[in-house]
Amino acid sequence: MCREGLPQAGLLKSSTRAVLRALDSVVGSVAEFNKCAALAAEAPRGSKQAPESRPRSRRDSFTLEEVAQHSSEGDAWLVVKNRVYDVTAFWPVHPGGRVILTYAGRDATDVFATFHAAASWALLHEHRIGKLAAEDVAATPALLADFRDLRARLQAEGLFRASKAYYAWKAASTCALAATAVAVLAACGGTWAGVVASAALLALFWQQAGWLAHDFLHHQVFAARRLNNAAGYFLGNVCQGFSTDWWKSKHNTHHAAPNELAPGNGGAVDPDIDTLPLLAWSEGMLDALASARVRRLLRAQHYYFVPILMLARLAWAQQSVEHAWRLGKAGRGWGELGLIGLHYSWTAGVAFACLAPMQAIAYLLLGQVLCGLLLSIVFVQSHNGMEVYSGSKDFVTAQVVSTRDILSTPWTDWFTGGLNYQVEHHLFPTLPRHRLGAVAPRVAALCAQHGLAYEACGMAEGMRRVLACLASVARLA
Ligand code: HEM
Repeated sequence: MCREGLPQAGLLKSSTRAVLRALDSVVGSVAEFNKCAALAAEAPRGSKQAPESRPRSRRDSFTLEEVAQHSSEGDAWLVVKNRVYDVTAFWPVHPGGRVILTYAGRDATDVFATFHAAASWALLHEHRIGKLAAEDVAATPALLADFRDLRARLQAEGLFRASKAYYAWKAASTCALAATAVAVLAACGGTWAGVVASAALLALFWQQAGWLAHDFLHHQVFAARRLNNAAGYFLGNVCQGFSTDWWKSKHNTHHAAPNELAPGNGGAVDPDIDTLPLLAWSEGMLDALASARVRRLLRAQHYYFVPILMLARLAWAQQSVEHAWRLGKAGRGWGELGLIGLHYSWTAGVAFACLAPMQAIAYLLLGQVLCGLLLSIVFVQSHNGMEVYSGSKDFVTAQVVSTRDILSTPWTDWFTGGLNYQVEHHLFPTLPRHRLGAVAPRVAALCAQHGLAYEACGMAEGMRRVLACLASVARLA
């Protein structure tokens, strides 16, 4: 994890910087992201802050109960490593966005360690207002202490360093899928069998490119976060057609609060279960519903669930374009939209060059539908049907109770892009994909030691459990 700022060869460094500068000017949102990070980084140690951003309370120590009173946008405190921070003035310029508020009023030690580069730890002191009370420090749950110990051991063993050869192979084999899809289309002479085979290959390419973008955007691959982000923009926007900025804010919030509902019928904190009025994942979600018509609809949710998955990719594509458009309108640059435009240009270009217009449209739609299925079959098994909760749980418990592993085989490892090790991925999102299998027995042992149920099953069983959950909530509706 402590990989930022490692010495690099000067030539490589300056040419890399030139490429990134060029990319930054194209992608406005990357520049915005870096500007925020730089703003925070530039504040000298102990510098005077503007009055409105100066911590409003400076006392020696605070209890967790007191910290919990400061859990809103207008008054947000949190704890990291036994120190208390007031982030009320900081969160609007936080480079990671609003996700910081998911831990307002709580101990954010582990979620902070999960998301940040080593350099970001040095920025914390600007917001410090005191220490955590000694009785709360002494009461740190043994589960968290053992988890932190495990993280430190994985770091010491070098497991957070990625094999560049592995990722080069993944990138090459993923590109080969796209090349095969195009070759099949060009060779099929417009036969429907060829169109269907090529659309399936295209869908697989999008799916695998999606998993790769996911790895880069969790900073699993390079030490320099800007390089990971650059690869993410290429794989996410150009190859896959999704907005990276849209995906990051949604996905990082999901990681911070998997399967979490706001207390008191406040809706879903985790955007991945924000599926009402179409799907409800728990009785708690039903409680939030006033409409009898929606309840009637939900009684059939386990029947229309799979057909809905086919439309998933189209919905994400639409949300991405909308998000990128909003970024542009807000003055954050049109780069994201431009990169998505490149995606539609190359996909449409291939289809219309090889096929008659109606066939080309059918080909592109089929690719979208198949890819929606291929992506969502993996997503839904990772968390759906697992515990949906409201109110704060400690970081490790929240991740484990809401997450399911799919048993590893060469096929599931490849098909799911390593996300079959979902529990391990959620506990250590920056751990490279090819290390997850080695870490899984140690995570299972930690869970067993602390009486946490660690769920793992085959893909068919995973799907059965998702449908069983939907059916049981449908009965309650
Ligand atoms: C005072 C507390 C905090 C400070 C000073 C801070 C600072 C930063 C900085 C400088 C970055 C950009 C550099 C980097 O990626 O490390 C960042 C990114 C981020 N932060 Fe924070 N942060 C704080 C708290 C939090 C909390 C509590 C969460 C989650 C609940 C969070 C989630 C994130 C995320 C998701 C990113 C984006 C990482 C990415 O691009 O992959 N931060 N933060």
